Amino acid sequence: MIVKVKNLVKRYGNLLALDHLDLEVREGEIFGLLGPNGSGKTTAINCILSLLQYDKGEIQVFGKAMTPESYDSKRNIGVVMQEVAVFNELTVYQNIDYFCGLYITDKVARKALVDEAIAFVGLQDFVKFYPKKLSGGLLRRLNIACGIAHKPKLIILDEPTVAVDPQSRNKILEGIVELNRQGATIIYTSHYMEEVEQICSRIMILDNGRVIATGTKNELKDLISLGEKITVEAFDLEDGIMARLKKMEGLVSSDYDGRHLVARFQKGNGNLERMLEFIKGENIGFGKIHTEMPTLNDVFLEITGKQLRD
Ligand SMILES: Nc1ncnc2c1ncn2[C@@H]1O[C@H](COP(=O)(O)OP(=O)(O)OP(=O)(O)O)[C@@H](O)[C@H]1O
Repeated sequence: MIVKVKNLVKRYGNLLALDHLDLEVREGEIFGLLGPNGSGKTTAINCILSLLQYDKGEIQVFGKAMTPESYDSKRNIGVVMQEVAVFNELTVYQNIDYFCGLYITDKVARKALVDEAIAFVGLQDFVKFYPKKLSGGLLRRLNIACGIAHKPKLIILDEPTVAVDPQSRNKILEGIVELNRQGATIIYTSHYMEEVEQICSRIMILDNGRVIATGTKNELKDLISLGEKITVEAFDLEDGIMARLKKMEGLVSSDYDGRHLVARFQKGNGNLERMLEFIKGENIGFGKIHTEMPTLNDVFLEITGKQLRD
């Protein structure tokens, strides 16, 4: 086990930020910590890194108790924090070289690693730029390069794509998958469920400092009773159709905006067949039809009664 957290309790005054959190990260996985703002993701990361004192619980990293003095373990951890933390007085190259130099003293080896990190985040054209001249997305990429250049075994990224343009976001997500392919274990926190679905092998959903559910995205979706959503493009449906649709077996809800008929079903077989039969029986002229499986937002909604999205 790369990280093991047992019964972690963290309070800020009267606020219970982590409520008996249990968490295990296995070697080689991209572990997603998903939760709305304020759910305790950053607090959990800071406790794991021993940056924050906690009230109760045990934390092990690489099989050893994690303390502020666990320098051997810390050497093998790369951290990319939510707030960009680079030196404005140093260029892109110098920043990455500085952070890498905290771990790698051999100059030749370090140069190779710094060059690799620059190529990895796609900052080759910006090596002589100062951070103030970089866009938000490029700055984030620099922040990531600084955290990973020394090739740590465990990489922790806390919301690395917040306020990032789509191009940089894709570059960052692809980069994380590649780092994992090269052997790093990743902990990735986000409140963007699509990102977590896209890259994480296992996901823990947090809310108010408590674990709501843990599993692969399919295991999480299996926890809820909701099945697929079927959208049918159909214009000017005649009155009465929606009322008859509501009687369909397995239907949870239905909507029509004059152009799209959206029907949500309970988990189970035969929903699409029944829908197609209904369309045929009602003689509905239709354009596109598509089905979507439940999202992690649906999982969050069904378990907590509220939306995961902001
Ligand atoms: N230093 C602090 N003092 C007091 N309360 C804090 C402190 N840091 C965090 N909190 C509170 O603890 C709770 C968890 O915050 P945390 O930052 O860990 O959540 P998060 O899931 O990382 O959210 P975000 O994505 O907004 O950072 C929140 O209610 C937050 O307001």
